[in-house]
Amino acid sequence: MNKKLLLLPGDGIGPEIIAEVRKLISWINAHTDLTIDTEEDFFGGAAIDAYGVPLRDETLEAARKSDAILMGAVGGPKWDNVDYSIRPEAGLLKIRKQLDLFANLRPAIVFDALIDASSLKPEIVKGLDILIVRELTGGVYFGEPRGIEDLGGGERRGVNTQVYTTSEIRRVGKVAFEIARKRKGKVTSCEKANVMESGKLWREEITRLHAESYSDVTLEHMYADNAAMQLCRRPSQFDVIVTDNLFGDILSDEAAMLTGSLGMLPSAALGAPGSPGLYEPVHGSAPDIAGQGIANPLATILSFAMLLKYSLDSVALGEQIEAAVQTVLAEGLRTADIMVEGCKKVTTVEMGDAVIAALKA
Ligand SMILES: NC(=O)c1ccc[n+]([C@@H]2O[C@H](COP(=O)([O-])OP(=O)(O)OC[C@H]3O[C@@H](n4cnc5c(N)ncnc54)[C@H](O)[C@@H]3O)[C@@H](O)[C@H]2O)c1
Ligand SMILES: CC(C)[C@H](C(=O)O)[C@@H](O)C(=O)O
Ligand SMILES: [Mg+2]
Repeated sequence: MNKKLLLLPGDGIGPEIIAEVRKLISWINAHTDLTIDTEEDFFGGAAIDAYGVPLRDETLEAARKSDAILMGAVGGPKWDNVDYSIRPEAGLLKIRKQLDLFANLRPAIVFDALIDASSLKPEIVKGLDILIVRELTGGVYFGEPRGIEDLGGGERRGVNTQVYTTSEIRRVGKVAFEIARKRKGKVTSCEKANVMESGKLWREEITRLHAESYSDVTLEHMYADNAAMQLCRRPSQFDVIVTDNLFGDILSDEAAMLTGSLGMLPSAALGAPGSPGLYEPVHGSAPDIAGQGIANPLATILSFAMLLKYSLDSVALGEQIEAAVQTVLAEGLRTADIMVEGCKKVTTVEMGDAVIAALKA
């Protein structure tokens, strides 16, 4: 079976962590029936430097022709002062929007071996397995009007608009309910219906969808600020969380820390069936550690495992990689971000090599 994968390493630690996945691809091509043909391009700040824009039309076209896309991360101080419309992050928002990747799955799983790396007490996070379903192509990230207006006399006004429609809410709600059916059967829908009309609509539409088609799933509504608190207080009360673009961004970074490190959290951005999925670690380009060879590649490796499962029809292979990650953690190998006493500190490359070795074993 031949599949096409577009690699977009991006900026900062992006190229370092994608290099570890390239090794896995070579292993797969040499040892399994699956052949992954890769194409690669600049993206984000690297594309601004090379082409003057964060995402070229040619890259978008290559993405459309692929079975899946794997991204490292974009952004960094070098491009912090360019116009919003051509910032590295604008390239990421554009590819999500253009491919209509409206459902962002961000699982937060606490591996037993990493329980001491979490900033919460072991008894609170042990066995934790939650999934945040973040709406990814609407809300305040894309609402109009937006911009910075000059009001004169030294006064300016920054404007962003939170907008959601019935169909945008329902399609991501469906994804959350369908997944919950295959998990523990519970969906917590988070918004701020107490202060925002878009939140009120969100709650009403999710409630209606639930009553129409998913009454076998338990539905709970929770204000997003309370959800942020409950994630630290008693995260095990959650199964699937469905929420908007901005709250999902924030809650998923928070959930990452339950697992020990942002360097552990993978994600999948999915659209209509048959369209290519975009897979990326939840973390950013980590400019503070870029170029030092110490970044944790596991979020990216786990994103690649999701990619195999959801976009390349290779569930068993994806699970094999997830098992290999568990093995290296159980062996006590740790990059700096998840290092605890008594474990062996390894570099990005050593961690990638260990995952390959665990696959071979
Ligand atoms: N999907 C993306 O491409 C994405 C996501 C978030 C942020 N960003 C961008 O990245 C840049 C930096 O943002 P930030 O500093 O707020 O967030 P960040 O996620 O890059 O870093 C936050 C902290 O986590 C650490 N960290 C992140 N990933 C790690 C890994 N794999 N291993 C070890 N430590 C890791 C960093 O060293 C840093 O201390 C910004 O330009 C931002 O816009 C991009
Ligand atoms: C880089 C940025 C545009 C992005 C977001 O806000 O969606 C990031 O924080 C993420 O979580 O993927
Ligand atoms: Mg984020």
